[in-house]
Amino acid sequence: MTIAESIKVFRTIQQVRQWRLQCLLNGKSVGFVPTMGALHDGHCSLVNQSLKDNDNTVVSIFVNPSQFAPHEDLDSYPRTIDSDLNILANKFKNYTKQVDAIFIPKISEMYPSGIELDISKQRGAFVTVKGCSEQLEGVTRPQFFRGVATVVTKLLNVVKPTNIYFGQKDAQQCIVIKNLVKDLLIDTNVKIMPTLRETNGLAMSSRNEYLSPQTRQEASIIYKSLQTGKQYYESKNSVVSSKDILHEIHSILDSNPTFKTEYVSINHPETLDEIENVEPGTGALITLAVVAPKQDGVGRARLIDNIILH
Ligand SMILES: Nc1ncnc2c1ncn2[C@@H]1O[C@H](COP(=O)(O)OP(=O)(O)OP(=O)(O)O)[C@@H](O)[C@H]1O
Ligand SMILES: CC(C)(CO)[C@@H](O)C(=O)[O-]
Ligand code: BAL
Repeated sequence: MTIAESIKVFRTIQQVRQWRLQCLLNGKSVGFVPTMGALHDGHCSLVNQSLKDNDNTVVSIFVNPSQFAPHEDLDSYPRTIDSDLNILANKFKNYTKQVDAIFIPKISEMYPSGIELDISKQRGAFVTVKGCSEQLEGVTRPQFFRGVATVVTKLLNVVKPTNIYFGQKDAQQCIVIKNLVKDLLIDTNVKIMPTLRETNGLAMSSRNEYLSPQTRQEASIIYKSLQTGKQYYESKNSVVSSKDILHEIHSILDSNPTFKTEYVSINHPETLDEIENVEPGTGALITLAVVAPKQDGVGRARLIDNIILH
């Protein structure tokens, strides 16, 4: 299927491999943006950067089952494939380069031996690297980074991109992928792009679609709380205790009972170890996860965000 004259839609690994080989034979670089679809401007900023950096760009859309625990939102995760294809075909129409290919594999294509979602029963080829399970999101979602590392390894084996693009919004995912590429000696460059935000500061996310307009507006407190923590740290211009920064953050975050904090954590920016004090020069990564009621009244939406201290 072809959605625009120049954009190819691939469903099979073989199609992607043939296209990739042709790029190689033509001496063209390839940029790759892996996504789970429900595309928004955050995704488009990654695509935009790939178009600038590379001769060719491929985007994948695949809701990867192995990164969802059985109680998570795999079934309800937004799937908006027609609008995604439209965005990729039209958004970059007047740019000097366009998206060349979109890869939309079926689950059986990515998991030819089948897939068991219950982590305790999983056997076979799953990838774990440093950062997958020891800290933060890895503790709250033990299945998550193992699933991410596995599917990204598979995608890298298929696409073999010159450059691969991820968003800082998923800060720990970025660190896991960097460790993966380094430790498994994968020949690609990992590029991390800044978090795009809605006008009220809320980090753009496919899961924002779960929220009512009012909750989405009130969710501005998430980033506001992180900014408050950062401002407090910067105002001291010296070593600051994490406890004091957390106090500032919670004073904002806990002010609206609609949002329940799962965690706020201050960690070393590379090792992700929890730190008691933040030192200028080393800095820190502050990450948080909150849950808020979904618009449909059934279940809760989980939102994450982060800010870097220098
Ligand atoms: N606001 C954003 N700014 C920049 N990059 C983003 C943003 N949101 C997502 N991305 C990046 O886009 C890529 C694909 O992410 P994904 O398809 O899971 O979207 P998402 O909005 O993060 O969804 P979710 O709601 O599941 O967190 C990831 O590298 C992710 O970090
Ligand atoms: C990297 C990724 C596409 C793997 O499924 C996903 O975790 C995401 O969209 O952030
Ligand atoms: N961007 C992260 C995808 C997930 O939460 O599953």
